[in-house]
Amino acid sequence: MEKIIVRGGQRLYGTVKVEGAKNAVLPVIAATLLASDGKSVIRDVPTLSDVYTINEVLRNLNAEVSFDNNAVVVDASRVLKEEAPFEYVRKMRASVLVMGSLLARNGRARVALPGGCAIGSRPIDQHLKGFEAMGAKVKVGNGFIEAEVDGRLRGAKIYLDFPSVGATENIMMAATLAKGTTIIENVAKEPEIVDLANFLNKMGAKVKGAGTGTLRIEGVDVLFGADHAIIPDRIEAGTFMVAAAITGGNVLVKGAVPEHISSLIAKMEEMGVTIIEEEEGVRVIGPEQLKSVDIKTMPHPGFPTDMQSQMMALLLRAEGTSMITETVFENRFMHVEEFRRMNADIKIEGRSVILNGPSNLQGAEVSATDLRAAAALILTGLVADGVTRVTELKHLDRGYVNFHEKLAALGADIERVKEVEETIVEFPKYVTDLNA
Ligand SMILES: CC(=O)N[C@H]1[C@@H](OP(=O)(O)OP(=O)(O)OC[C@H]2O[C@@H](n3ccc(=O)[nH]c3=O)[C@H](O)[C@@H]2O)O[C@H](CO)[C@@H](O)[C@@H]1O
Ligand SMILES: C=C(OP(=O)(O)O)C(=O)O
Repeated sequence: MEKIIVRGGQRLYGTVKVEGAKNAVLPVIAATLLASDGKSVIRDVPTLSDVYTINEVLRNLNAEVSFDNNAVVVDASRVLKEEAPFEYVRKMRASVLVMGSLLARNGRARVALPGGCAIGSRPIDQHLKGFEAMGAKVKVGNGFIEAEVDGRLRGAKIYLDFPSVGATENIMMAATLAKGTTIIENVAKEPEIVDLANFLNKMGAKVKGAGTGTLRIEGVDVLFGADHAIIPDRIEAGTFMVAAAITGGNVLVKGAVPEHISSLIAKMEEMGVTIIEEEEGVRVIGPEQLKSVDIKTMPHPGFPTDMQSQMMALLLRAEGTSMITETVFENRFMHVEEFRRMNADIKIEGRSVILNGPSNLQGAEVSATDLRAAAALILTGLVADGVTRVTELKHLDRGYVNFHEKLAALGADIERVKEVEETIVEFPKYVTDLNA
């Protein structure tokens, strides 16, 4: 089993560079399927397990995909297959993002139902509602969702009940090749939505309004491969900002875009952290004593749910009582029990968590319950007394490239090891007698 071992107590200093954003690259790679002519070149792609998974999904659909030197090249000009099997969707829910492109290109898509996961039930009803409004017939059965349209999808007016990131992306991709104009209201405004729209427009699509609450997409007849560099990962940036703040260090997070993380910057400043916008990124200087604050996760530009567990780690070290309310996912507090194993004074009350700080954190063996929890537990290990061992690193590898190496370069005492399982063999009594 692989573990990350952290010995707490080191302040972090130096510069760390953020990778391209996982949550931008996955929909962009799914969108390359829309190009029936020419290759797409996607640059600044992080070497994450999720990227390898989406590449496999595309290969399985008959696209030609290569991934070298942080560039993914996709040729989707061949006739595509239409099924994304469960083995991929189980590994990574974002596999459902190929549905909009396939439906638009092929008039048919069959994608395994994603099921729930550690952070909530995560239905995709809003994605399907959009496809149906554009004329698709959607059927769910035998663990699959099948969507089919007679001829071409048609432009439609769609209102999302919640500004879902995935639904906005999937419907936007489908609408690019529809006949007529699609208007989607109450859409997500995340920077990753803007990045996807920019890529689609480079492919020849006509998408307007990305970053606002309403998208207007004029359908075109054909899309072409395009060249695109992915935006920096605001969640990876935020995670290193917390690493600097929690250790009372001084770190330049190179590539962090302040406008993408304004809610995080505001909350960290309220906690007494010094944040300086520099030409190359954002510098974070941790104070001697952090102050408590309340946080509520919300769709962008509200506080991102993907930074909730890392901020929980930071608030464990703050003086006073803090409250974190999770409004985006109904079950994103699995890490609380793991923090308790590290002696955190923390309790769940409905959709909120109450923290009394500063907790006297102690190293322990803890298990990553999801991707951001993995990072948060490692951050906590940086300031805990003694040794913290974090397991279930498959979650971490979905979203962070060389996380422990980047922290070590900033001065953390951290290593990643492969430990051989210790098996306790009980010998029968006569064997012990023979050895006596
Ligand atoms: C690959 C990717 O980009 N993942 C991000 C994306 O996930 P994802 O796109 O899955 O997140 P959504 O914005 O769709 O989900 C937000 C909430 O809406 C609900 N919902 C969503 C769709 C739907 O059809 N019906 C429905 O009820 C979900 O269960 C959840 O409670 O946005 C989340 C919210 O910022 C982030 O935490 C994820 O990191
Ligand atoms: C929840 C996340 O990702 P996904 O939607 O891919 O599970 C995340 O990036 O924190």
